[in-house]
Formats: sequence, C-alpha cells, structure tokens
Amino acid sequence: MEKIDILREEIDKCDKQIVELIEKRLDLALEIAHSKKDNEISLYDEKREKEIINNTCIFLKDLNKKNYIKELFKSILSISKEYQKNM
Ligand SMILES: C=C(O[C@@H]1C=C(C(=O)O)C=C[C@H]1O)C(=O)O
Repeated sequence: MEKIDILREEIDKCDKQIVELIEKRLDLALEIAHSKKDNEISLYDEKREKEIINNTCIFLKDLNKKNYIKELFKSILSISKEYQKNM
C-alpha cells in the first residue's frame, strides 16, 4: 500500500470521529437551546463563546496551530447557532 493511501485511511478514521463528535455536540447544543427557550433566555451567549474559543486551545500540543483551531471553533459555534435556530 502506498504511503498516501495509509495516511488517507487515517484521515478517514479521524473524519468519522469528528462527525460523531460534532453530531453529539449539536444534539447537546439543541438541548440547551430548548432549555433557554423555556426560560426565555437569549440563544447567543458571547461570554460562553469567548471561553470556548480560548479554552479549546489549551488542548493543543503545538501552539502554532492556535489560530487555526480558533477559526475552526468560530465556524463550529456559528453552525451550532444556525442548527439551534432552525430545529
Ligand atoms: C449552546 C449554547 O448556546 C449558544 C451556542 C454555543 C455552543 O454551541 O457551544 C455557545 C454559546 C451560545 O451562543 C450555550 O449557551 O451553551
């Protein structure tokens, strides 16, 4: 097997885990959205989003990736709010 094929298999495994975790995250966010709606609390929480964007970088082994992870989480949060609004 070519090296590129082996690496792509590893990427496919990562993608499967990412999808499973993002789906779980969306489910949890939706539960929070329902609870906020019941309690008449606004969906968007700027303080919490800032915490998430800063805290997720703590798990990095290589801080050179910090800006990429921040951008990724900005997208995840944006998609999460869209999902919460539409469901
Ligand atoms: C899910 C929440 O609602 C919104 C979505 C968030 C998320 O997807 O993590 C975070 C903050 C809120 O803007 C929450 O407040 O925790």
